[in-house]
Amino acid sequence: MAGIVILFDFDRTIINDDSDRWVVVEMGLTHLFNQLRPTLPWNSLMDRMMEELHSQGITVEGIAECLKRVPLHPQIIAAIKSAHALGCDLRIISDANQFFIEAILKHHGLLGCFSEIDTNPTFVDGKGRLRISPYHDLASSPHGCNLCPPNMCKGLVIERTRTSISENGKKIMIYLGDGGGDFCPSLKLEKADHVMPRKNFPLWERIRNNPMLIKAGVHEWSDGEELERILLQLIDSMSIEDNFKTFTSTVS
Ligand SMILES: Cc1ncc(C[n+]2csc(CCOP(=O)(O)O)c2C)c(N)n1
Ligand SMILES: [Mg+2]
Repeated sequence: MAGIVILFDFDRTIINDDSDRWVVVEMGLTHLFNQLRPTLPWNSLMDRMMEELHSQGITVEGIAECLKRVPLHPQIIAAIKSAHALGCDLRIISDANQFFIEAILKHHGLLGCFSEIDTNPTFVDGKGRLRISPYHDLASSPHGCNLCPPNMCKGLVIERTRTSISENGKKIMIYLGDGGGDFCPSLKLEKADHVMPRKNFPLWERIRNNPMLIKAGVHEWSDGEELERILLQLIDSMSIEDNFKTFTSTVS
């Protein structure tokens, strides 16, 4: 299905955990994290946590090993592989970070299924320390959206994605997410698009309280089984519609 673009949030959508939290807890940094939380913006705080791990002699490979232990629901793996095999364009828009996301996806053989990952960028410096920066430069280009955290407006990412993908014809978007940061991009979806909010999570609550603001079709899901079933049904119904259009345009 060349015309379908599927945009996944990462934490509590693709994985059932929060990747930042996972590393902080597993690496025994909870106390330091809580102590510094009121003093630093989120990305700086995570960058500081990586400095702490580096000073303890923990390498980036050690951090990757920790991330490999994050469980991934088998039906979510299946859903991603099926959607990719059906020719959909899969992307991630996440307020986690590039290194954590790539380490987890690589471990499960899923990284190649995604054409793009928009998230907070990372690099390994000359000393072998993992550095994490905000997606939007807070000082030089504030995004000005009051729905989103300062480091990332996912709505802006959706708008950019829409512009770049529409060059080769009309595309339909399916957006899957759970968090408050997924509300702004949901507002940017159009009538032909679909949003899949995770039931009883903040995005679902916000949509339920403001249904008139959402133009896209809304389809809730709770767990990996439901995500797979609903997503594949949506893709299936769109390909039937697409075949019908091709059929009617050929016979008319
Ligand atoms: C004020 C403030 N509080 C917390 C955060 C961090 N944060 C928010 S949601 C989330 C999960 C990200 O993954 P996903 O988008 O994949 O669900 C994270 C790490 C922030 N940037 N600003
Ligand atoms: Mg999330």
